[in-house]
Amino acid sequence: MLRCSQKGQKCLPNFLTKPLKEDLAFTNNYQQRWSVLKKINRRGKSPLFLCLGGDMKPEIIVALDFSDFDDGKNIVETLDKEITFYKIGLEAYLSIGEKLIDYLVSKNKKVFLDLKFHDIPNTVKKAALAAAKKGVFMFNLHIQGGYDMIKETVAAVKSINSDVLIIGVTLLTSLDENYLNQYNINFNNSADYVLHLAKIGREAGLDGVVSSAKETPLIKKHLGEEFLTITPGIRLATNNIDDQKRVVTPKDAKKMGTDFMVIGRPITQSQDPKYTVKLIKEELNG
Ligand SMILES: O=c1ccn([C@@H]2O[C@H](COP(=O)(O)O)[C@@H](O)[C@H]2O)c(=O)[nH]1
Repeated sequence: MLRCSQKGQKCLPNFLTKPLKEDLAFTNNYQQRWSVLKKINRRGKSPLFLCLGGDMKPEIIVALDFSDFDDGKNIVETLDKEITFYKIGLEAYLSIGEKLIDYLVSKNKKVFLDLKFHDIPNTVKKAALAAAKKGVFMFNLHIQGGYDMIKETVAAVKSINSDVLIIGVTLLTSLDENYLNQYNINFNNSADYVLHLAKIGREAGLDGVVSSAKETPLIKKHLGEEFLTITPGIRLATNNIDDQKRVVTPKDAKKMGTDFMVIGRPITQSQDPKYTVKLIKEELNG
């Protein structure tokens, strides 16, 4: 049973021992929170692995899709205390590399390394081991890379760092049913295909999946609250959807119960990124 959740208060399972409660209540260090919650989970007790606090979900991860270090740094400085989580994807990693990760870690920010590994098991395992040593809190791979690829990677990485979260990409949010038809993938709709991939990912030991927030309720229903959903394709009603197809507003993503919203251009390309984050937070709290 959970003692949830007046707005602004943390929600804590009431079976927690006092020291664990104190750890959870008084730390804003997410890595520590995960460590504590994982301990509970290992004892098979946690019904809500990521119930970090009713006031905290969903967290915003800002996608730093830049090729220039200073552009990324400016956003991080502008958003300062507003944002803890940042995503480094292919563009930033290949153009800027370690420098941006090191900068974020030095600022106590949490880094999601979004390189979407997809290769044979041995190659992905080795790449993932390298990723897990970079101080990132989360990285990802494509579930379509296969069960063995995922399972071997999870086993290798968790044996050196059990805290790093390993997440599987399901169907990219830039795709929809047209892709399933074009590639002759025999599912009626995106949600069923996403759930199918998520089930394979969970079975192979992943901590969660990347999907659209549209699929979050289905994933949580079948795979449990503790299985994380990381959801890009977030757009305010006034935003251009760009190349995204399965889009959801921040307000709806919260309603769907998503854990993390990944937001790039609506924040980083806006006239006033700090004001846009304020608008998103107002929408979440409204
Ligand atoms: O299915 C996916 C997986 C990853 N992404 C990444 O998220 C951001 C979204 O950026 P926006 O500017 O908010 O569209 C981007 O870095 C993608 O590589 C995704 O969109 N969909």
